[in-house]
Order: sequence, then structure tokens, then C-alpha cells
Amino acid sequence: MLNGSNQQSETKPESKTKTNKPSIVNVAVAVIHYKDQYLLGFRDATQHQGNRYEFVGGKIEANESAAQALIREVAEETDILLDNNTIVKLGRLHHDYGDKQVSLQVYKIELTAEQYEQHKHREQGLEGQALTWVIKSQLLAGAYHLPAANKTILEWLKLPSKITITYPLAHFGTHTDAAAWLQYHQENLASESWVYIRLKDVNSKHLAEQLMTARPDILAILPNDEEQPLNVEESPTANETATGQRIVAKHLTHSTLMQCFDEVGSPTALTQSLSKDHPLIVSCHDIASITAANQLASMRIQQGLPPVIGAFVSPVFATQTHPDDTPLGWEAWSELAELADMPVIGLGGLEPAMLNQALQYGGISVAGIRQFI
Ligand SMILES: Nc1nc2c([nH]c(=O)n2[C@H]2C[C@H](O)[C@@H](COP(=O)(O)OP(=O)(O)OP(=O)(O)O)O2)c(=O)[nH]1
Repeated sequence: MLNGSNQQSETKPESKTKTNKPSIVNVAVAVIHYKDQYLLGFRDATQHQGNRYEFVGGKIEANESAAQALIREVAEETDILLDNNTIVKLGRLHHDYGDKQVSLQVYKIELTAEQYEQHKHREQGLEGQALTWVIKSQLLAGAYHLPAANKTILEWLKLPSKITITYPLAHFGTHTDAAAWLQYHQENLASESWVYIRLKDVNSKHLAEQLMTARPDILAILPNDEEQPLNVEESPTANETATGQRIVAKHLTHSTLMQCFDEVGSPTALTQSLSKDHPLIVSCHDIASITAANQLASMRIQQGLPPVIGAFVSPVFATQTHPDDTPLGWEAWSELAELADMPVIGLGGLEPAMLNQALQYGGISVAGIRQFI
């Protein structure tokens, strides 16, 4: 979390490269919102990527951190002072526009009710640009024409603040009891929630589909392994197609993620086989896995594939499902979260009410099993 602060950035100012390739412009981007209202500016026709909507932001100057640039740009462009707001890192991404390369450092800031009341009627920024408050669902549905790099930001913004993970089958008896598992989740999952249907048992591959059919309101994160619970690629039925559209991401375990690159950092065959139809959510426990997640995220953006939209960083605290893992605690968790180029989800011994702590420590949402169902 940054609190109107002086976080040092490793970002270097814009510089010319020796090869005459366009230099990389480092930009701080502020996704400012109040509840479901999001603030967009409009880029002047004369600017790079002109005649498009944008999030407020601008170039990071020499000797300025990303956070300092963010606070300065927001004040210069909108007159909104972010002194006491929680500024949460969403992610970092690089985009090549051909005529210009940008590296965007993206932060999410929720205004207070008072700040929103003060600014919501302002239709013009301090630099003369149009300002508009838009509804999140329309923004995410693509109703506003934004620069191409923002496609990934919109995917990040889809992540909810709370993700539920299903119980292991074994939780329902010494002999795994699929019917009890199904009934419990069918009855208890919160409506319209994002649910990571974590079924490791090959024999239970139809269970995810049954749960999604029984609960047409939920959105599912499914494992990205060979033994897909759903096989919607081969002549899907109408029901399978409808169900398939409710898969919001495929999940990579820590160990799968670590097999994505070899010892010299080249992508392995596994990386090529990952879902090309769905965004990914990965699990990380340490610096090495976050480095792999960043590499995978950057590769997928370059290849135009659905991005890595989140990283479960765990365990924050001890859990009953992984009793032998050493918990990170919020401080160490926060250091890992800061390194990730995608939104970070807190996992391990958390409850939904800990969202505020996760935000303070640099995460965007919280996940879990027993406290979340
Ligand atoms: N502000 C902003 N810039 C974006 C977004 N998405 C995106 O690709 N960009 C690109 C467009 C530009 O190439 C670059 C931002 O540079 P800029 O020209 O606005 O920076 P600045 O405000 O310092 O502008 P200036 O002083 O040069 O006029 O980042 C976005 O959502 N917001």
C-alpha cells in the first residue's frame, strides 16, 4: 500500500536507446473510482493515442517515483488530492504501439464519498480535457474506446474483492463423498460469486460442471490441467457452451507455474499448452514463483493471449488445509505482493473482513475456503 507516500521506484526516466528504437515511456496510471463509478479522461486528438478515453495519469519524470508521479498527475489533471487515500498497485505492463513503447504502472484508488461529491460534476479537467464518470459494468464491457494497452487493465479490474475456494472432497467424509460436496456447495455459495472449483481428483471431473449447472449465477476458476472437468472444445452442447462462458480464469498451481520456464528462463512446452481462451490466475509462495508469474504475464501480453489477471500469494496465515506451510504474515506477504506485475489476492487463514488489511498491504482481494462459504 502507498499512502500518498514516497515509495522509491526503480523506474528510469525516458531515455533514448542506442539502436534508435523508440525509447520506453514510463507512465503512472490512476484507476480512480468511487464504488462502481470510474473516472475517465479523454485524450486530445493531438496527443499520442488521441481521441480515446484514458485513465488519469502521465509520464513519470526523472527522479520521481511512480507513486509521486501518480499523485502529481492526478492533482495536475483533476485537482483531486490523494494525500489520505489508499493507493493499491494493480499491475505493471509493457505495450509496444509501434511508434511508441510504454510501460504502465497502474494503481487503483478509491475516493472518499466527500471527494466524489466534490468532483463528480466536473466535466473538464485542469488541462482542459473532458472528464467523465462511467459505470464499471459498461467500462468492462468495452463501451469506451481506450488505448490498446488498457485491455489488460480492464481484465484486471474484473477481479472481485472476494474469491471463494471449494472444500476438498475429503472434507465430506473419510470416503470422498461427491454428492455431499455438491449439495453443500450448491446450497452455500454466495450468489454471483467467483468460485475456484479446486477438484484435484480425476474421478470428480464432472462435479465442477454439475455445480456450475446447479448454480448458474456463479463464475468459475478451474484448474488448468489436462484432466479438465469441462471439455467444451469438442462439440459442446448448448449447456456446456453456456457453462464454458462462465469460466473466468484457469488456475496454475505454484508447481505448474514453476515448470513454465526452464533453468535459463526459456518457456517450456507446458507454457505453450496453457489455455489460450481464458485468462490465468497463478499461485505464488515466494520470489521465484512471482518472477515466473511476471515472465508469463509479460509473454501472454506480447502474444495477445488472455492475460494473467491475478496471483494468489499465500499463505498469509496458517491454514487447516496446509498445516505444514510456514505462514508469511502480512509484512512478508506485502513484500512479495509489491513484486508482482498483476493484482494480488491474499490467501491462507483469511476471512472476508480482512480485505481492508489486504488493501493496506498491497493486495486487491482476499480468498479462502471456510470463512468464505
Ligand atoms: N494517461 C494515460 N496514458 C495511457 C493510458 N493507456 C496508455 O496506453 N497510455 C499511454 C498513452 C501515452 O503514450 C502515455 C501517456 O503519456 P502522456 O503523453 O499522457 O503523458 P503526459 O501526461 O506526461 O503528457 P504530456 O506532458 O507529454 O502531454 O501512456 C491511460 O489509461 N492513461
